Amino acid sequence: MEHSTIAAIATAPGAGGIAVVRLSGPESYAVAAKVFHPANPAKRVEDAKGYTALFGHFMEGEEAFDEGVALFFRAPHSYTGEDVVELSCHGGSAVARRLVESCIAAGAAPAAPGEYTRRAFLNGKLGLTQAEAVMDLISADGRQGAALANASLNGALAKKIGAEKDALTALQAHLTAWVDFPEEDVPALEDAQLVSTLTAVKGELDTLIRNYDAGAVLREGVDCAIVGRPNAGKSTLLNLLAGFDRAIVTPVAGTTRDVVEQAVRLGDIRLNLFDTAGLRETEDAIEAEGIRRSWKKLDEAGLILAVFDGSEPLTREDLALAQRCAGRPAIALVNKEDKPTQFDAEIIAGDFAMVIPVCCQEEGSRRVIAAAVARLLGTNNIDPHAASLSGQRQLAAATRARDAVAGALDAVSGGFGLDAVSVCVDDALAALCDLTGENASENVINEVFERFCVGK
Ligand SMILES: Nc1nc2c(c(=O)[nH]1)N(C=O)[C@@H](CNc1ccc(C(=O)N[C@@H](CCC(=O)O)C(=O)O)cc1)CN2
Ligand SMILES: Nc1nc2c(ncn2[C@@H]2O[C@H](COP(=O)(O)OP(=O)(O)OP(=O)(O)O)[C@@H](O)[C@H]2O)c(=O)[nH]1
Ligand SMILES: [Mg+2]
Repeated sequence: MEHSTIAAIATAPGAGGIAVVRLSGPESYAVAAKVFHPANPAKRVEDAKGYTALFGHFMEGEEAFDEGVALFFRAPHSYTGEDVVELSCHGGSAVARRLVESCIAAGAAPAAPGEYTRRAFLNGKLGLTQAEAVMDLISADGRQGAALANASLNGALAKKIGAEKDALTALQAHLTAWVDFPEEDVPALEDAQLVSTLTAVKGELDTLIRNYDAGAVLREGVDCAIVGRPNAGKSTLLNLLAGFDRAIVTPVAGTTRDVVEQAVRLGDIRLNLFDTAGLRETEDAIEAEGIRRSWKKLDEAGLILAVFDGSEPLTREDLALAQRCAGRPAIALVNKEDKPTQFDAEIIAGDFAMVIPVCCQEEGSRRVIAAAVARLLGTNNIDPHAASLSGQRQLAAATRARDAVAGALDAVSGGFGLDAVSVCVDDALAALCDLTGENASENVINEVFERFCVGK
């Protein structure tokens, strides 16, 4: 249990209708009484019941500098599980900052990043995966990403991991009894039963791990490089996806020299688009530098849209590009579908996950491209209400658990004996406990809350 009382602005910085300063800790009511005077002289802050509000004035010493509302929560019925008072003042940073300063003068300590949610976790209000979901929810900018975070906040992941842990714990109890007391009358586990439990647990973990990348795309978006030879229609594609004239388009080959960035929302996914200089051999030093940057973007991107000019025969540059895309998350867009086709798409098909004819001058192609991107990145298969893993920490723990269960299965099929199986199941259980944050070390907890902002 923390003994300090903390204060911070809970709302986003900048101009806004209302700003909220939040107090949490045993002295919240005492601090609030100094900085907030109820307008009704019959009311006292110290007597306010939980889930009630009072109107009044915010004070610095004897000076009232704003009017506003105080909202009261009584431990343990609050976000943090401690006494909490929320002070709503007028928006804009100046008033809210002055209010925090008054709270600190009245005895509160400035809150560290994530400290409210850390206290909620330490007081048992939230599990570790739920605390992480709070962070994801705050930073989500799309409906689907926010839905995934909300499912985790509601405990979807914690519940799923709990169920797998229960299955392994039951198995382990049986294994331990059998290993420790072989002479007693513990019925030996049938291999078939052992294998079916382990296989089921492994299957659930495999699904979570398989969906990780798609979930990350929904939560965080993806960097997308638009590449291809000059005049293929890359900038036209950028403008189509952006919905406005972002980049210069001309019939001159070599129009785009520098990388042009634009974030767009395509269906459920935020794409950070990078339109690049057309790829070709050149003597021009400026263009050459642009092309070097094009290749670099291609190598770094989480998604590649390779644009080909379908109205012309395939060239050496096209082939070089296709080869560079092999094994990458890349879609070939064969552009200028409105003109007679000269392009032999068969030759590059093997290097791409998909080859799609489009006309980047036509709005209809946007939908076709959106569907292809969702299919390639797997976001169309994600159930936003289902359990999902978020962040490297969760992924690493789930992978360790899955590998340990796979090890247990190998031990069974290799006939290594039940104690070998038991060791693997122990490892799997430890990894699942790490994932949910039971027995989480100070380091792990610090790592999780470091990513938070002040006031959360
Ligand atoms: N004004 C305000 N709005 C907010 C928050 C907040 O801290 N303050 N939250 C901050 O992120 C989120 C909501 N989180 C909250 C979680 C629990 C409790 C709470 O009072 N829990 C009690 C009562 C539960 C019940 O009645 O069933 C409890 O846990 O005992 C409040 C807010 C979003 N909206
Ligand atoms: N007919 C037809 N013309 C297109 C289509 N898409 C683009 N164009 C034309 O192709 C030319 C080149 O388009 P851009 O978008 O500038 O091509 P780019 O790939 O960005 O070219 P660089 O910046 O030079 O590398 C322009 O004249 C476009 O109007 C299409 O689908 N059909
Ligand atoms: Mg261009």
